[in-house]
Amino acid sequence: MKPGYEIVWNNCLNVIKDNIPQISFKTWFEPIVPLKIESDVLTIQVPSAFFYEYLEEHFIDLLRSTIRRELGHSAKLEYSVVVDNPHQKNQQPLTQRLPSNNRTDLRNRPVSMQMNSEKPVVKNPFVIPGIKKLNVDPQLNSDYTFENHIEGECNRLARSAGMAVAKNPGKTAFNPLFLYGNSGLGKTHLAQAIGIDVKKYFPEKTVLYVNANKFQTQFTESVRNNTQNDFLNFYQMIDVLIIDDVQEFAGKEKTQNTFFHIFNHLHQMGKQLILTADKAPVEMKGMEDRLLSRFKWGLSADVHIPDYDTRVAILKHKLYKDGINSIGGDVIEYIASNISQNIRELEGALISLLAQATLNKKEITREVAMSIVDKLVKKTQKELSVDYIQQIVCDYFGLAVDSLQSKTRKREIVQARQVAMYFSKSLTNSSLSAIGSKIGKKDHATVLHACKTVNNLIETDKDFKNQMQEIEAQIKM
Ligand SMILES: Nc1ncnc2c1ncn2[C@@H]1O[C@H](COP(=O)(O)OP(=O)(O)OP(=O)(O)O)[C@@H](O)[C@H]1O
Repeated sequence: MKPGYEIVWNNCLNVIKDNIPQISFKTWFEPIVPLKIESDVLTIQVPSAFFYEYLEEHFIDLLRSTIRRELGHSAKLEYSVVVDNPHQKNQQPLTQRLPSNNRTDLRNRPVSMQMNSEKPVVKNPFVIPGIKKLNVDPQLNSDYTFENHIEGECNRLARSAGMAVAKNPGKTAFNPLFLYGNSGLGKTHLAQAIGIDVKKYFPEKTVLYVNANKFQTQFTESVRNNTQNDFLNFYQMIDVLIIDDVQEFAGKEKTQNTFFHIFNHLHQMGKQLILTADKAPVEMKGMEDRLLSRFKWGLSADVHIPDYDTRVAILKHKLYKDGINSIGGDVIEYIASNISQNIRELEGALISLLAQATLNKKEITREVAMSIVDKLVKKTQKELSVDYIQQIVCDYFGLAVDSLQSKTRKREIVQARQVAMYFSKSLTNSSLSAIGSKIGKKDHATVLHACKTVNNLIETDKDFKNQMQEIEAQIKM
């Protein structure tokens, strides 16, 4: 008696596993389900038409030899391709069988086997009519070009790698290109500039920018609507995929798993991936190791805070672009020297200034700039968190942050706790009870007492006052 199809397929897998990289095996062979053997025809189920094409293109020789080894020289292979039936929600996916005259005859296989009839429909989760490849809207902001992106020491590597990628997507060593850095420093702008240039140089390429949150929502919806195949198929046909803020995937295992497959697929097909995050891969938390290791395959380039000259150049460029020439150099210098941490805030200050000046019909002088920028800078300070203050205070006194939570009455810890409470009250909007509950689980009266004690000490002890000034400067830095 001949062995059953499951045993045959398992034997094939054992051989295949030894002959291809583990990643390829997991990606391309683990999802296959053997269905039957009839008259020496082994039927295997694959998750998508693309999958089938990929197997045919890359693994047919290996498949041929292993299946022939198991079933003899008259062995044939047939695929059953899973397609979703869009009209029947919540039902098992249908399978589209290859017509019998297209069976892969392993003795005399045609050079390229086609699924001759229509391919399974690939739905576009962005709901763009006409799901053909060319119709995918890249979701790019036309302002985010390289021309509108000012080069500085802070972004030189990321920018030049981005330009290289745009000229040769998927063909450089920078795949994925992983751009990271703090908020408002231009990661999205840069990632989109690459997409815009790819479309300029290669209009036929499918480019897609998507924020990690949107990707996650689409994925969840596809699970709910039983259209995961469409979701996967859609993303697997993109030539340049830009995912912004990938740190948002942290802790979302299923989304990570799906993204992992999309990543592998695109990477193996020589497609370009561009990812942005607020941290370097080594510092990311809540992400699967296998995904993090892939993030490190290409180039990780950070963008950091721009220096003064770059900030001035950015402001001048914005004004030039908007056709405004009524702002003097002293005003630009004032903004650039006072807002240094975030380019979005730099732009925000400029916009507020222009708006106020127009509304109040005021000339934009250095004094007007000062009043607006000072408000913005103060607002930023108020957004400091209690946790951050505790960290700075503990660093200053050489204590572990945990020590503030302990019940100990040791003098240096009690004092550090009081200092942290004092600065939390004066530099954040948190209430006394919110501060107390965060710092050592104390009540509002304890916080009030701490503030009074610190105030008294500042007035009576010069050394203590100096220390407080140093700590405050560090918090505000
Ligand atoms: N080098 C630059 N030249 C000109 N404008 C810039 C530059 N870098 C950033 N910007 C502008 O600053 C603003 C914020 O940039 P962007 O949204 O790309 O930051 P981000 O790092 O992606 O922030 P987040 O992590 O918060 O999403 C945008 O309007 C962008 O055009």
